[in-house]
Amino acid sequence: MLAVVPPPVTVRVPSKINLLLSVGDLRDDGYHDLTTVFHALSLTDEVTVTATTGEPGVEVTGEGERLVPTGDDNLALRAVRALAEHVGRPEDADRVRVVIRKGIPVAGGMAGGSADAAATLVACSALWHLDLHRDELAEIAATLGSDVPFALYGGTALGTGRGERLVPVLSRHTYHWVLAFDQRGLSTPKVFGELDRLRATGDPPRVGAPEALLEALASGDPRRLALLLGNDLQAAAVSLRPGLRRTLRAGVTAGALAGVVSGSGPTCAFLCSDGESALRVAAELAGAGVCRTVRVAHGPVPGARVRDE
Ligand SMILES: C[C@@](CO)(OP(=O)(O)O)[C@H](O)COP(=O)(O)OP(=O)(O)OC[C@H]1O[C@@H](n2ccc(N)nc2=O)[C@H](O)[C@@H]1O
Ligand SMILES: Nc1ncnc2c1ncn2[C@@H]1O[C@H](COP(=O)(O)OP(=O)(O)O)[C@@H](O)[C@H]1O
Repeated sequence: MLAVVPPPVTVRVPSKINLLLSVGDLRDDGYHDLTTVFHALSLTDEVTVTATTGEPGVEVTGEGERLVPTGDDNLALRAVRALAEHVGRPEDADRVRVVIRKGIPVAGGMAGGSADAAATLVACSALWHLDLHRDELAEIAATLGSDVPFALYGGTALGTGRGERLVPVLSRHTYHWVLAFDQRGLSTPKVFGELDRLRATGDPPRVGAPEALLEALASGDPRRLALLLGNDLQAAAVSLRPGLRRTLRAGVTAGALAGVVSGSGPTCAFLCSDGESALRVAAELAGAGVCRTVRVAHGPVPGARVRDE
């Protein structure tokens, strides 16, 4: 009798920006305590997992494909292994082929690698008929990276701890964004390290508590929200990549309500008053010569979901 081969599973997963990112002091374990408001955007990656008796491993196409490692350190492959071990079937990890179609810039501060890990957890869970609750997947996700749990849930959420402890935030309004990708990525640990250095030698500005921003989100008024976007890592990202100052200015000159560096950067996110304004800002920013690529996106959107074929 022929063995039944399960059909491939494709999962679409959002990128994130941090509407607010407050960074505490360096902890003994090398991490920083964060208070952050994550916001999932319609700029996505897609991950397909296939059961294989042939070559396991990962293949990457699309945005920044050559920058993504394809060995055991690929976050999607780490997710396959972590899930297989969690359910006591470690040998299954060697029978999966992963294909990643990237739309999220690599090392861009938009959690693309984390998104691929979250998507892979959801995809393998479906491929292996595991029927795990999303909260159980989130526990595995947190072992893979601080940003991975958020990519499972999406929406808008308040993150604390390393960023892995999440509480959903009600946000009914859809916000429109323009994203400016830089020529090269920035390393997350280097940017945190630069912030520690700046704090040891001076007093870079610190963003406040999230309450006012959460109220602005509840009001649904992008103009109110624009006044409250903030990121403690921005000074560090700009210190390592001074050209970002020009990019941030150019977005506002082009008509955005406000701009902020996303996470550890270097991607800059510009909030616009509506979808039409975002298209105008994107066109003007693309012509300003301050970044490699411009994209429009909206948020919030849901987390990693199996795509209906
Ligand atoms: C800065 C943020 C903001 O959302 O996003 P990105 O810019 O990476 O997208 C995240 O905290 C990144 O999360 P993630 O990319 O999953 O980081 P991890 O793999 O957990 O950690 C990578 C390294 O970043 C530093 N790190 C990360 C998280 C944290 N709360 N404190 C830290 O100091 C540590 O040096 C750690 O070794
Ligand atoms: N599937 C993946 N996609 C992107 N980057 C990955 C992946 N797996 C591992 N990485 C590594 O993770 C690093 C951080 O990538 P990414 O998550 O895109 O950025 P950020 O942490 O700035 O949001 C990359 O430089 C790359 O070496």
